[in-house]
Amino acid sequence: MPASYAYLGPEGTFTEVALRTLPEAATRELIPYVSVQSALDAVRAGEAEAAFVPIENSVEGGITTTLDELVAGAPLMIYREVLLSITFALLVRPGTKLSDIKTVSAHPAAQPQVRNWLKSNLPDAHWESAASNADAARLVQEGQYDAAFAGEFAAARYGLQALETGIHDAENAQTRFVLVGRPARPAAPTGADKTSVVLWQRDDHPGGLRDLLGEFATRGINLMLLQSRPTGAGIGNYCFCIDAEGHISDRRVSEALMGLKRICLEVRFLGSYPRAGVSVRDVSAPRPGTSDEEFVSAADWVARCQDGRS
Ligand SMILES: O=C(O)C(=O)Cc1ccccc1
Repeated sequence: MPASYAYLGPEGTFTEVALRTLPEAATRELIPYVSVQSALDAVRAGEAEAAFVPIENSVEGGITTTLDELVAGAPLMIYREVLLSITFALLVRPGTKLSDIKTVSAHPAAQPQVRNWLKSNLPDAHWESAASNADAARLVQEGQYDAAFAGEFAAARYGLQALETGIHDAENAQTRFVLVGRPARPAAPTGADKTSVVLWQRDDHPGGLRDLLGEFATRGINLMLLQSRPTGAGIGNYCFCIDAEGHISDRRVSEALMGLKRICLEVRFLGSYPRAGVSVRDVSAPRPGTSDEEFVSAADWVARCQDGRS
């Protein structure tokens, strides 16, 4: 197994900064890839042990290229997540003034975080999407665009200067990144975990989504992400990406997954992994009737009834 992690590059992305906060990254070779797809394909092909990619931001929601890659193709699993607070710098070639800027570039997920700033400061600038914010900086260095929204730290790497820093339409904007590998046994529960799944409904019927969500609700499981993605099979055809609180080894979570497996056309397990920035102290106790002990004693009671020992 190659001891390398692929990540959304090139060098100088927020993704790289977030990846370097993981202790295990220090012992791996970190290899930049030009896109989320190519980083994940490197894992599927066995060229990299895992890939680190953005998956969600607090302003715009899910990063759809990442979700779509996890939903389709050879199965992958999430092993870790990292949250990073993001503000942008406007990077330009040295000497460029605000009035010189006709084209600006960044990753599409950056646009909703800088839209108001652009409207107030560069209302006539033309937006060009790039494969990542650092790639936009690289393209500014090459002269293809006039300015890039990227991390201030990317300026030195691409010989650029920050004309403005601290750009963020929304206070406390955070981006969530995940470390994705080939399917294997999930890490042991920490007590502050999250479980990700993708669900495909068996048939379209009134209350179909409520039925899926009911499997979590009746077991006292809180949801942290619900994003529908088109299946590609026609208008109105969606699958649901869900993050739920807890670990697959928690009885309430495994029972909910069994319930979903029975009623869904397909369930893809995307992993159980520690929640970033949350410690066991911050996690509320299971709702009454949903602890492991209560599930075990209820199962024992049924077994006794079946044996005539109730
Ligand atoms: O990591 C980067 O620099 C990216 O291009 C992905 C991204 C996009 C928007 C906010 C944070 C990360």
